[in-house]
Formats: sequence, structure tokens, C-alpha cells
Amino acid sequence: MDFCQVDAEEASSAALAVEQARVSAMYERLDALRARTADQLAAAHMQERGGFAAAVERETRSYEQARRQAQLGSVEEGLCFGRIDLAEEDGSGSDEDEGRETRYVGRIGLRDAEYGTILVDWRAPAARPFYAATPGDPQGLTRRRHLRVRRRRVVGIDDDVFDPDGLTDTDRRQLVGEAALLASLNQGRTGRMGDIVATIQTEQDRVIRARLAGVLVVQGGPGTGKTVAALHRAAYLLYTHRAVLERRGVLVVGPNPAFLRYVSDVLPALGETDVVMRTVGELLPGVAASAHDAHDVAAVKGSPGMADLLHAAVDDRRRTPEEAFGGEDLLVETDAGVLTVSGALCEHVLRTARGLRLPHNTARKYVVKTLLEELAHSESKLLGRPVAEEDLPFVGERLWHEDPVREALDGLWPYLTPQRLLRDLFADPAALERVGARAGIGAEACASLARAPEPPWTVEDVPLLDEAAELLGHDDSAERARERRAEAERAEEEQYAQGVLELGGLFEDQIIQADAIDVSMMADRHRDTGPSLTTADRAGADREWTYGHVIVDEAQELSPMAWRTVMRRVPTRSLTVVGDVAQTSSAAGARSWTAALEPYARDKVHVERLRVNYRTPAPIMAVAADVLREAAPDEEVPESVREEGDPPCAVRLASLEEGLPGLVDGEIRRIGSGRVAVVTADRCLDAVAAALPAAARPGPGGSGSGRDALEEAVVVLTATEAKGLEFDSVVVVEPDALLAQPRGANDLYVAVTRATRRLTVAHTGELPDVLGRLDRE
Ligand SMILES: Nc1ncnc2c1ncn2[C@@H]1O[C@H](COP(=O)(O)OP(=O)(O)OP(=O)(O)O)[C@@H](O)[C@H]1O
Repeated sequence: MDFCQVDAEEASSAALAVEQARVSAMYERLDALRARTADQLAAAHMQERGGFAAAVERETRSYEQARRQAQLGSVEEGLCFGRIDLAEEDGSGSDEDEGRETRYVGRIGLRDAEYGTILVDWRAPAARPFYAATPGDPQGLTRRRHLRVRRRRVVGIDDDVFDPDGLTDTDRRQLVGEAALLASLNQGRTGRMGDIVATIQTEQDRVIRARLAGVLVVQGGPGTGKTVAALHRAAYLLYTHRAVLERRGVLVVGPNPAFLRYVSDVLPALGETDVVMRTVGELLPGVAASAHDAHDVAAVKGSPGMADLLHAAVDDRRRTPEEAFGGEDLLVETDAGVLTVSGALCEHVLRTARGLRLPHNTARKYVVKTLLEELAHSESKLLGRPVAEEDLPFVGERLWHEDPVREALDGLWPYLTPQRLLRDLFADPAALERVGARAGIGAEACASLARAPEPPWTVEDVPLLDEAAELLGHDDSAERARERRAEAERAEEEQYAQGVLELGGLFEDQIIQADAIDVSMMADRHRDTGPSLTTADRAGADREWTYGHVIVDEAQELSPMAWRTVMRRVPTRSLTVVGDVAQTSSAAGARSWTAALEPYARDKVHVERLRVNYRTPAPIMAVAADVLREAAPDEEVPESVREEGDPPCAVRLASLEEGLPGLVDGEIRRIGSGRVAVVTADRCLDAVAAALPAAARPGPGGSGSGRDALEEAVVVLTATEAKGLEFDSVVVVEPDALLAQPRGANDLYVAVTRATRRLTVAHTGELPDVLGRLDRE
């Protein structure tokens, strides 16, 4: 028998009835587990208050049960979506059906009351053949069945029947469950990305299940499922390596807040809520930057030389008495009179402090302590009252409380915050030029950084602030004293938490648990943060937190300085880097993965390519291919899954105000309940938004309705804002203005590849040659 796909219409009603019985049994089990978990959670909350012991026990149980409840709650739709029939018994969680060994695959693993597996979690090794089997390598399957279940009813079945004999090895392009896939791709967009567990394709499965260690680069053209595969990878890794990753957490870095909202439903739908999602502008706790610098300024701020510039800027703040106050020696007017430290001694102290190679604020402690003791000597001489060596620190401390003393020492080696360092630097063109010269950055580039001291931080500033934080360190003496006290308490708490876990009863459940509770995590969670603070909460609030794994999406946009910021958060270099160098639009973004990642992980980089486009139908991709030849001639155009689609067209408008509203209204009518995006150049944004007053804009100043702009029928976006998103219909306005932007061809490529169904190009001037293929209306 040849490999063939049998669609729902051909599935016999007998087969549907068999599957319905199985699926109904799974839902019954789910209901029973939900009821039991709800009871257990209620019981845990009702436990008597008590000392630490009772609190840890309550906390431990509640946390696990609340997580399980959320997990059980998230799997209602599509609980089970597949079945595999194995050629031979292999002994793993299996079931017999009509003489074959069968396994059902779904969103979670379930066991029946007798502990028999009735559903395998999609991330478990036993589910792998469901995604990985191809005609050339059926992975021991005789059949793969896709089940379409709506509101607990099995409404359709698609079968892939394997017979390895007589088939060539052309499986990469063989689609898994084509009917199910096409049905999912043809759905109207909602403004939120959904999960794809039921239709993950073989090449995506390789990405999702790649090993945790090392840097995995996922390169692929638009719509190849890079983002969705990366998010499923996060869920897979959390399932497979729960013990490590739950303690250290997973960070997902995305290009902008709208994108993070767009993808924010995927992981909760997969039962995972403990992931930190941030843009580069939000990586530093306490700063939330969303505005970008102009292209030329962004190019300078993102360049690797900025690390040297900041190093020089910190050093520039350390001054000899002559540089700081204009006199050779340090003179300080105190209550006792004028105290003195010789210039030579001050220089010696500064040189020694530099030689310590400690962060600036840490080394400052040495400078302050030493100079205070010198001032104490000077005071004793002045007053003619000798001081014993061991009393010097006390005298020094008294002097420290005098304002002129503190000001004098601050003048030589100030306490600096990252914010203060950068603000002062950007407001001082002479200092910029001075430190720029030391870092080998030209005067013109340095001058472009100058600005008035108070504007809000930009996304490009955040890696600089983070670098500064690293160079400065912070004065941690008070914290360290607190830590020493806490350490003793912690040992005691961990010992108790261990006892609680060993009491047992926590893991006996019919849900297959791949994870375990980490004792010290549980103690931490209770001890210093209270019940509701999860790993994700704590990680997100701590600049020095290091994650177990980091996923960077639209990674081509990261500048060398942004990479330094990301890499600091993952010293193990366990990363998934997702992007497309043909879509780079930011000034300091990557043109090659090798160049971007070489400084960090030379031989640990593994590249996977995704080559099939699931978003954009072939007629639109033909237009995109012409643009790609200008944007990045060496890159491949992904092949569209959907061959057929509405022909894309160009419409010449007399003016935006007159033509655009009618055109957009027509698109809304054509796509019914879907979403329309109007994408244009930065410089046309105001005019386009004015022509479409009812359309939404992302972020503050958006539609004002309180809803997410992406959920509105029409949204107006720049190409940068549209990155990573998709819409049923896309209207690209003034393509010549887009092309005129610094990386204009890349921007136009991003714009035309956002459409899932329809593409229209609206222009008031000439249509650029690169879009010559479009039908004219
Ligand atoms: N296996 C699949 N089953 C169903 N839908 C899929 C599958 N793979 C991808 N898709 C859908 O294709 C669309 C594009 O996916 P995604 O946004 O992840 O692509 P991308 O490669 O990140 O694109 P871009 O580079 O343009 O940001 C999404 O709607 C996604 O849900």
C-alpha cells in the first residue's frame, strides 16, 4: 500500500464512533481530575495557620495544585488531536486496538484510574513519531491519525498510512496532516497567535526538540513558523528539563510590546505561564523604553565600540584633586579646620583603586576608606591630638558625616548609578568627545549622542545602561550583612522543606509529572517573597538574574550591544536564536548570524533552517521574492504551503485622504471577521493615520477603546511595528517611501509578507519597479 492521506469524508462512521468513545473517556478523566484538584486546593487553603512548618507545607501543596489546576483548565479545546498506530509493540505506554498498538497524543498526559496511559503529552518521547514520521522514515508507524475534535465531539479524521517500501526519501517536503494544517491556516486571524500542537511539521519538530545546551539558530523566511516553533520549544524544554528550568526560568526576548502581546496566549494555552517575556527595552528592571533613536544614533549606540566608550566614561569620572578642584592637594574645610591630603598620595590611592579591577562603586569603598583615614591623620595633626591606628576608622566615619568631606571624596571618585553616568555623559559634548577618542569612536559619531539631560530612555539606551550597571556594580555592604543573616535562616528552612516533600503524597496523581519540586526553590518562594512570587516574577525583577534558557525572537534586530545585554543573562549560552537576516531593519542589526554570535559561542552554534511558508499564499510570495532579490539576494524565498490565493494588486490613489478609507473599507468587507493592517513608512505614518481616524494604533495613543490594537478590525503600523505579526489583509501604503528608508528593501519585504490572504499596495506616486509584477486596478 502506498502512503496516502484519507480525509474526514472518507472516514467511516464506525471509526468516528471508536474515536469518540476514546475521546469521551479522556474528557471524563479530565473532569474527574479537575474536581479532585479543586478539592485539594480548597483543602490546602483551609489548613490551619501555624508556624513556618505549616506555612511551607501549605505553600508547597497550594503551588503545585494551583499550577495543575491552570494546566487542566488550559486543555479543554483540542485535549486530544492525534493517534499513532505502531508496527510493533515497544513496551512504552500503549494500548491495544484492533490488534495494533496505539497511542493517543494530546496537550497533556493522562492515566485512567488503573494507571494505564490513555493520553500521551505531545512533548513526551512517546509522542515524537506523531510529528517526526515521514514516508521515508515512518518511525515504526503504520498509521498516523489526526483527530478534529470540537467541543468534545470528534468531527473529523485524517489518516496518513505509511508503507515505507517503494517510496523515495523526499519526506522533508511531505506535509504532516495536510488537511488539518490547511484548515488551521485558512482560519481568520484574531489578533493573537494560537498554538499549533496538532499540526507541528517535521522540520519544526526538530527545532522544538533540539537539545537544551548550546546556541540553536533558527533561520527561516517570513511565515515559516519560527516564532511559533520557538514558543513550543519553550514549552517542550520546560516539560523535559523542569527541574533546571523552573528554578532558573526561561526568558523570551521579542521585538516590541505589541509582538509580545500577540504571542502571549501561546504558552498559557500549552499550560506554561512561568516564562518571562521582555523586549530589549525592558531588560533592565525599572526601565521600560519603547521609543527608538534615529537610525544614525541607533547605529552608534548599538556598535561594539560603545562598551569601550562607557569604560572610558567611568574612568573619566575619577579625578585627581587638580582635575576635580584645580589645586594640587586635596583640601577640605571641616569643623576642625582645613584638612589636607597631598596630591601625590591621592594619585597613589586612585591608581591602586584602578588596579583592583573591581566595579567602580565597589572600588570606591577602598578609595573612601583610605582617604578618610588620611583626613583623620590630618585632623589629628591639626588638633595636635594623636589617634591610635585602630581608632582611625571611627574618626573617618565621623568625618564622613560632614558634607564638605563627602563632596570632596565624591569629586575624586563619585558614587555613580547607570542612569546618572549616561545622563551626565550625553549632556556633556566635551566629555563625549574625550571618551569617544579614547574608545576610537569618531567625533561626529560622538556628537550625535549629545542630547538634553532629561528625555526618556530609548530602547537603544537600555543595553548601554546595562553595560554601565556592570561596570559600576553597586554598594552592597548593607545587602551583604542582610544576606549573612538570611543564610543561617535559609539552611534551616531548606531542611524543613525537604522534610515536607518527603512526607509524600504530593506527586501521586494520574497526570504524568515530568517535573519535580526543587527544595531550595520552595524555601525561597516561601521565605523572602510570599506565596504569589514565582520564579518568573523574581527573575524579571532582578538585573543579575541568570536564566536557564533564553529565546530571542526577531534576533536579527539585536545590535552588538544588545547581544551583550542578553548574553549576560545566560552565561551557560543555552539559547534559541530565531530570525531572518533578510528582514533586518534596525541600524545596528545583524547581517549574518556568524558575525552576531561569534564573540559568544563560536563552536556551540547549531543552525536549523525552516523553508516552508505557512502564512503567505504563493501569489503574494512571488511579489515578495522580487523584493527579496533587492533586500538580500543570497537568501532563499520560502515555499508557500498554499498555492492558491487572491492575486495581489496595486491601486493608484489621487490622495490618501480620498482614496484610502474606501480601499480599506473594501478590504474589511472582503475578509469578514478577520484583521486588516495598513503598513507604511515612518514618514507617512501621521498622514495615513489621519486618513483613517477610526483605525487603531498600537501602544499609548492607540484606539482608545481599551482593547489591544491588534484585535481591532484595522490597525495602522510602520514596517518595524509590523515585524513578526500577521493579518488577513495587508494594505502597504506608499512603497516608494518605505524603500527610501535606510534599510528600505528589507522593510518592504517585511510589509508584503504580513498577509495571510490579501495584499494591496496603495500609492500616490509611481509604483516602484520592484513591484512591477502586481496587477493594477
Ligand atoms: N505547523 C503549523 N501548523 C499550523 N500553523 C502553523 C504551523 N507553522 C506555522 N504556522 C502558522 O504560520 C504563521 C506564521 O508563523 P510564525 O509567525 O511563527 O512565522 P515566522 O517564521 O516567525 O514569521 P516572521 O519571520 O514573518 O515573523 C502563524 O500563523 C503560525 O501559527
